[in-house]
Amino acid sequence: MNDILKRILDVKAEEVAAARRMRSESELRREAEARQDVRGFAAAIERRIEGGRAGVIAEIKKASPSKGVIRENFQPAEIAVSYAAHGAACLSVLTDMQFFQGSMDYLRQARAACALPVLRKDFIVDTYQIVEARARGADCILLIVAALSPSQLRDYEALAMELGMDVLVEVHDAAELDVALDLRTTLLGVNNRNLRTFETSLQNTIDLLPRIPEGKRVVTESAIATPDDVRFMREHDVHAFLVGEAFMRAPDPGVELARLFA
Ligand SMILES: O=C(O)c1ccccc1NCC(=O)[C@H](O)[C@H](O)COP(=O)(O)O
Repeated sequence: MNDILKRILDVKAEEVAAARRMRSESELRREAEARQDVRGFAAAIERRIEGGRAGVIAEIKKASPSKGVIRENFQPAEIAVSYAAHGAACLSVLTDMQFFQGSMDYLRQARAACALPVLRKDFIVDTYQIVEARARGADCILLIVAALSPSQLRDYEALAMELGMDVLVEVHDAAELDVALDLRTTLLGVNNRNLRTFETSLQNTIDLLPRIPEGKRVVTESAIATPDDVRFMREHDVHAFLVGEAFMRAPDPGVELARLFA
């Protein structure tokens, strides 16, 4: 496992242990189960695509390990409103604090400001984070194949679905894809960023396409920056996108979304 991912996962394990000391998982689970407000994440993407548009998961992130601080003036609620007004299907909110300067409160603020379904974008290593995601309002979680064993992936997917959430499973290469294809979720993210080197290549999504069966919704993730990038993907029949940095660097992120996906 590469260094940055390993460092992130080590910190996650410590964070979960600390959170458990503050609040038990069973208490959090009661809170998660009491919520009756799940917004359909995968369904929102499908509706856009059925309407002939791209299904855009618009990300809210202040910083990242590869780029440092991306957006100084960071107002999650304002950004969410702008994304919703300019055609996003869903939101992705970074909740990792140490490496992305995110927070669960940013997720709460963004979701409260609009009607879009929200992905908790974090590094899930424990059931606690899944229960916490729903208790705090998330509609979808991310499961990264490089970070979890096949049995963890299956168990965590089952728990998320039991709580009513959708699951975006993320892969970077063919070996990870084989593991991901054993899951039930239709949402299959292909990360164009190599987390070992931080290099990005849109060709990564294209190269994996022949191995992906019908019935999976491919979400191309990372390094989508121009209308040409969007056109390139759509020409290859990839219609779902997860975009962060390109929007976050723009004065108005939603306006940039509309420009890229016009
Ligand atoms: O972005 C990073 O530096 C990074 C480093 C280590 C693990 C994950 C990382 N990024 C998370 C993401 O997947 C992106 O935020 C997401 O795909 C959007 O990418 P972009 O449009 O390039 O901001």
